[in-house]
Amino acid sequence: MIEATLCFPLRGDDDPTTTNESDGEVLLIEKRRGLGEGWYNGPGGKCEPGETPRECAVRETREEVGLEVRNLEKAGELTFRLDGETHTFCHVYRTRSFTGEPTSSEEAHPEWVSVEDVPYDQMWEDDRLWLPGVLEGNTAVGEFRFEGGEPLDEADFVDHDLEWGAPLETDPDEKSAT
Ligand SMILES: Nc1[nH]c(=O)nc2c1ncn2[C@H]1C[C@H](O)[C@@H](COP(=O)(O)OP(=O)(O)OP(=O)(O)O)O1
Repeated sequence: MIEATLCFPLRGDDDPTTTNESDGEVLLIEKRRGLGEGWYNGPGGKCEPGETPRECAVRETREEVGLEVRNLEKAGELTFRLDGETHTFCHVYRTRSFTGEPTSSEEAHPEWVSVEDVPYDQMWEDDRLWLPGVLEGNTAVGEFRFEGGEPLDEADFVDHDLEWGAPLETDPDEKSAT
């Protein structure tokens, strides 16, 4: 089982509860290699041994797009199952605190996109189910089931369970107020 992270930096429209048309933006990456290559997603990746998920999200965001993110808010816990077995457990974060300018790396090409205009047709099929709520400030706990064998990004998405609003624990090992 892989433990992984996704991080969604947000800017503009500080009040996600407003019903007015939003001018908020989210930083997505076009993934250049690895799982989900060619699709859009948040920066993120696999946790390294001894690393907390938050530390992983901060590191992956730095490595992939050169942004230094802080004050990550836990926004989701997603289980991706392949042929009946847990393939990846993914911790999802969002943040409005960061420094630096997003820059392309070998792994990712970053792009600010309007939260109203997220390219769900060029993303993992499950993203359209949980990402809109996460970008609105809600928390998502879900299980997404795929079938058809490895690799996960070529398997068929078959069904899911999704719960909203669950309180998500903060990282007990958190040291550096990231
Ligand atoms: N169904 C799914 N929906 C989604 O939105 N993201 C998914 C997903 N399944 C996996 N991911 C994400 C989580 C994590 O950020 C990433 C893991 O992909 P990889 O294993 O290719 O990691 P990386 O390309 O970052 O590799 P490393 O740099 O070696 O960690 O894919």
